[in-house]
Amino acid sequence: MPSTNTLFSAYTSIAASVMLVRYIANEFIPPQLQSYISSHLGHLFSAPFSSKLITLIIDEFDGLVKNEVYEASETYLSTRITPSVERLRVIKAPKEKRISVSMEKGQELKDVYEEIVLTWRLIGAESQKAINGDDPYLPSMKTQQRFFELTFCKKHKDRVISEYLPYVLDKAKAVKADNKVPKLYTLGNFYGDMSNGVWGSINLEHPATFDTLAMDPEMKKDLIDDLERFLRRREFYRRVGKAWKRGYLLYGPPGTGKSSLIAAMANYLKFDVYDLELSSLQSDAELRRLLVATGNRSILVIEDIDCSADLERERDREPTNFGFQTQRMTLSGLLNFIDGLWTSCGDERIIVFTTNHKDKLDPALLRPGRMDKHIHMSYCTKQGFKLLALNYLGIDGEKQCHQQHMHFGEIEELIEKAQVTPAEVAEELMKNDDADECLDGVVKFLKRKHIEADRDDRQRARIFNLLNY
Ligand SMILES: Nc1ncnc2c1ncn2[C@@H]1O[C@H](COP(=O)(O)OP(=O)(O)OP(=O)(O)O)[C@@H](O)[C@H]1O
Ligand SMILES: [Mg+2]
Repeated sequence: MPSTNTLFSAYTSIAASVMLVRYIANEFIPPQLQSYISSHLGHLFSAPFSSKLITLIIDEFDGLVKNEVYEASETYLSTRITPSVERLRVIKAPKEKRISVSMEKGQELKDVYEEIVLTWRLIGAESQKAINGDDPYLPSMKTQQRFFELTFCKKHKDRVISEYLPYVLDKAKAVKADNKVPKLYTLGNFYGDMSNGVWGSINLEHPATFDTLAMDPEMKKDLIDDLERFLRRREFYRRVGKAWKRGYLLYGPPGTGKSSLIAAMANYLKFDVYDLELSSLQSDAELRRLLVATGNRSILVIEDIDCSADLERERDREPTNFGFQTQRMTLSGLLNFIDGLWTSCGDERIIVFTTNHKDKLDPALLRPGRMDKHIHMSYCTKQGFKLLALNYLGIDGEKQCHQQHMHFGEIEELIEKAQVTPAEVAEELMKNDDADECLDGVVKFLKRKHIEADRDDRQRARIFNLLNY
């Protein structure tokens, strides 16, 4: 039987050796390798490494609510898949554009953030849960619990929580925004029932983009810069205490691209569009309810605002059953919402009003500060025509054959004076498969318009003369 002394000295020498191994391991093995060894041989060597490592658990659900960090991690990691991952999940939701690839349970992935090495592991556990309370005699069902384990060196704990995880959230948001198909919300359910006063949505499949839109190039660039600045300025709006919203008034004759511009903005920003038909609203209360139900990163569109305003005045005159009006939609109500409730609830909101007659609008809508930008969509210009010819016929304005060159010359001479809309020109450009025939059609159309314009001018002059003499 060994003496107590012998046992004690054996223990101290083993303890000293363990400490030496721990010291060497901690000092000389890089954290990445430590994490690897720890994950594979953890049960043998857990003490030296795990004392330096920490694991965060990111559950899929917090009670019944989805954990945003879990969702973001899943999205983020799908962009970080390396060849070392052996099993992947492949998913495509009906409304998404792309196939998404994500980690399968039990798989592990390494990520490096600045100098911090992180190991992600997706764990799936099945648990047996009583359907009704904890009574073991009641029937139970299997539920899947999924969570991520995020392991890294303990000394980075604060940075991982305050920098890395917010970085993962931001990256995931960007990936989602990129994948997103904007939606078009209108009142009713798209099956003709417009009376139920709720938003119904379909995918916004309007093909308009800034590239296909004929408008003054400087104005276009200015608008894109304005939108970009708006997106970047979350902190700025917070700092100055302003609601993070932007308002645009688009005005111009029918067919000059106001609705197309809204679609181009939505496609560019990947924002949903809420198309609000004021004439179908019954009261301020309904307007309030609908505005509150709109989502963030969205564009609220109120088309033909001049007609809506007229309609309200009509309604103002209508007597009600009781001789006074209790539930009325007023323009002032609308304006108050824009300045008040709508702006204070939610983030990244854009509102767009359109009108064919800016001059008919209530001055309250035009006063400085109400709408941030007024954008004039004009008749088709020479440059606008070149863009349409490129889009519709594939003809580059700078490189045409002789005949096309002649047509272009004629068209450019006629187009601005003829006051035709891009919609009219687009229609001519779609009439024939043959590009030259189309251009010929545009020339004839512009000449016709000129003759009409001259006739109108002469008529106006005659009336003017009659009135003066
Ligand atoms: N500036 C433009 N650039 C390219 N295409 C245009 C432009 N304007 C109009 N179009 C074409 O004409 C069609 C009708 O245009 P759009 O509905 O955008 O005009 P609008 O200004 O909204 O008219 P309205 O005042 O009648 O609502 C578009 O689908 C598009 O094909
Ligand atoms: Mg329109």
